[in-house]
Amino acid sequence: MLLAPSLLAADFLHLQKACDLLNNSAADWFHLDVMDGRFVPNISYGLPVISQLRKASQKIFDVHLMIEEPEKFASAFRDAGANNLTVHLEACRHLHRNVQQIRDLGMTAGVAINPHTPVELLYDILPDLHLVLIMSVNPGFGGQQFIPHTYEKIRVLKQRINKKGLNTLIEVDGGVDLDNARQLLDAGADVLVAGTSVFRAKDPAAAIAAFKQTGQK
Ligand SMILES: O=C(CO)[C@@H](O)[C@H](O)COP(=O)(O)O
Repeated sequence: MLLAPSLLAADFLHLQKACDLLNNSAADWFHLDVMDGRFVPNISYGLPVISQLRKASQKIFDVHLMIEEPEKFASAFRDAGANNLTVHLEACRHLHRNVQQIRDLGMTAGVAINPHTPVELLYDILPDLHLVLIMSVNPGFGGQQFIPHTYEKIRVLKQRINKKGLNTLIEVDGGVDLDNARQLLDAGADVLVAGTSVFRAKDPAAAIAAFKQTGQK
């Protein structure tokens, strides 16, 4: 199991501290949420913040674009330090072209789907993807409640991935915590994104360790 803490829940006044926490922990990836105020009703942070964070960590930067027309910014996010770039199916008119662009730029590609989007819409593009990000809340905000229908979506997608002999990762994002982590992994999740449950925990380092321990059981 891979753990990707979401910096959206970190203290933005002390991002260096958040980087140190993740660098000195068993967290696998940095999950970086970019919002444009159009695709989602919120604006987070963008390129300048990510390129500064890049100087503070060697870990994988898993950038989740919640933006319209992501093709306009793919190369800029690569230059800012993204290793994996995930775009939303709902934001892409030419999803295959967008995924190819990301791969041609030397990054791995992910596609995210909102809670109302069926996983079946991804079947044709699965072989091109490093990961599928299943949103378990409606995108735009941290701290929301996990949507239980997600378990079934993970199970169905995992079955398809296995049937086709692919190694596409399933990432789950939104309301993930230590209470649902085991069930998500049992359903077939490979990567857990956790914002509030890590950065707003009393002891974030202990929360990361507990997630990783859950992954080993
Ligand atoms: O993409 C998003 C929200 O749109 C997520 O990455 C959240 O940042 C996860 O936060 P928590 O639900 O874990 O607080």
